[in-house]
Amino acid sequence: MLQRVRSMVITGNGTNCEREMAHACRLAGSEEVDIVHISDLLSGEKRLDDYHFLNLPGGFVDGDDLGSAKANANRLLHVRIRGTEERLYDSLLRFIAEGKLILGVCNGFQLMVKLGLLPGFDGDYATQTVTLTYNDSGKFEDRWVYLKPEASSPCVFTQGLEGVYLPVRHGEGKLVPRDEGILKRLHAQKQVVLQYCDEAFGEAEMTYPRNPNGSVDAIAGICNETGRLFGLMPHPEAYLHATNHPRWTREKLPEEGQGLQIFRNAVTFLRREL
Ligand SMILES: NC(=O)CC[C@H](N)C(=O)O
Repeated sequence: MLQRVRSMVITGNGTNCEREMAHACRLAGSEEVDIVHISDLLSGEKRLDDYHFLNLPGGFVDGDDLGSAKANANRLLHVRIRGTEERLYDSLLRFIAEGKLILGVCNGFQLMVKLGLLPGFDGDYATQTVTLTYNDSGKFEDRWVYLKPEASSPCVFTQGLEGVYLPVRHGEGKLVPRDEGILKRLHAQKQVVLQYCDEAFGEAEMTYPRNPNGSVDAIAGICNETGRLFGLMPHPEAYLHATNHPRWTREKLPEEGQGLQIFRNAVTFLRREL
């Protein structure tokens, strides 16, 4: 039983959702929450090993140059932590091996996919098998969408979650698996955690505008096989309170926003399992 759940939110080089994500971790009950600049990780000033819950927020890291999160993936893969032979990627692998949790939102999801952390079949976190690329609409999509969770998914973060309404804000959110086999496996292993859907949270919606980016099979979020790594394009940290909702003055809404449950599930799980 973990007494103090320590969460890290990585920022820097164009990340812009770190404060909301840190706030979500605090509201979810994490006792220690630090926003850490990636340069402080690369200098060895801060260590991933000292934390249990890693949050990779949204934003425009490196100005989306070379494709969203691509340059940052290379930074994690190739830059050595000062004074050591280790790369940030190596400390990530250790973090995963210890059963800790990683949540990537939007730009953070793009990073996880481009590193190969997701979907991470057979515990292979080094091979990229899906990508997130330019929206079919050819433009940045900034609006709220309906999402349907897969009830039987092993995803730690979405346990007990029913239909959710969250905002997307991205130019490169179209999920494309490398081939048909990868897509089949994602579905078979229930790693497709969230799909864009209709307002009644009934059926997954393949077509625009409900599928805002043209994602294959309307996929909005995926997890790894253990369910401890999760990435999604919509922003759960942007709906923590009723007043975040676009129609809060007109609709009667619960005080708590639907995004908070995702963070609470993570903190509760860590407290129980680590
Ligand atoms: N909100 C975000 O994290 C956006 C991610 C990325 N910059 C994109 O446009 O796709």
